[in-house]
Amino acid sequence: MADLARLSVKLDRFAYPDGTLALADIRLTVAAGDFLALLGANGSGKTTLLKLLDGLIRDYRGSVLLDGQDILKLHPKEIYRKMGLVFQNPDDQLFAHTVAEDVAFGPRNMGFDDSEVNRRVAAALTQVEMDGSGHRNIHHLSYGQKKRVCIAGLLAMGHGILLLDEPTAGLDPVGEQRMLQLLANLNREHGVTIIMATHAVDLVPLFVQRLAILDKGRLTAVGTPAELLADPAAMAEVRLRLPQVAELFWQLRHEDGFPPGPLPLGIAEARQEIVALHRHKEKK
Ligand SMILES: Nc1ncnc2c1ncn2[C@@H]1O[C@H](COP(=O)(O)OP(=O)(O)OP(=O)(O)O)[C@@H](O)[C@H]1O
Repeated sequence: MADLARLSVKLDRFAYPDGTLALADIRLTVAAGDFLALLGANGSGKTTLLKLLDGLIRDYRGSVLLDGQDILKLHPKEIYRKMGLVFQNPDDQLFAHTVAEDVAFGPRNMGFDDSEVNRRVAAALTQVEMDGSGHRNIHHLSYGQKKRVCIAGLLAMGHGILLLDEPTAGLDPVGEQRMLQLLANLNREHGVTIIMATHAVDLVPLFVQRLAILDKGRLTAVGTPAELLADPAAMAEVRLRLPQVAELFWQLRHEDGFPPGPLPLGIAEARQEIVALHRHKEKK
């Protein structure tokens, strides 16, 4: 069978120049089409891991393979043709005057002619739901719009892999949901492989396929949301909490006599179970 791994990490250790050990013993494989969330408390190493995956950190012990090739041996241009990192703060990434100029920067640098650049800019802005905003001044955009322009800039280069550092940070509650829906659509409909660092523990299980949990620089678990978000004590050990709906059902099942079963991770599932129980009682 063909190896579909796009990224494969075998990292023994990485310490910053001041000696801070940021990552150790990381074994992680990301397949084509994955949507993976890196969850972990502050300082657990999420941003460092994203930088390492993107080739921005190079002096580590171990290897990162991109499509089977060691990224340390690839020219930065070869990395950036396939993969891009969206920083947490869009102001660290955007630099042009208008939206269209910013999104055009990547494809223009890749040598496409004007009509192809314009086509890519328009398509990328549509993908991030910013159609018709090309003429707008970057400085006049909201924080959420700026984040979407950053993503468009990478999509316009045709990246198959997006790395995102806390894409929902600084967004309002509706904006958080909209951002994750947008990423889920890019993943499902356009086949973009996504790895994102996040603290959005209530929303993440509704959108992502896999979670990787980091604690103090170590990868403690990789699995589906249903596999990992079932045990409050295990989550507390890595300084995380369950999604609130799951926490509520854990208490109902363990303390209030609700029937055993998997923990619902979202409102829709929880509602279904409560309605079913209610109907069952009414019938009796
Ligand atoms: N440039 C640096 N020099 C020294 N130590 C650093 C540097 N950048 C990060 N660190 C340390 O590396 C560890 C991992 O930090 P990192 O930013 O990767 O964590 P994180 O999980 O992304 O945190 P957060 O959720 O707060 O963004 C922390 O102990 C942090 O203090």
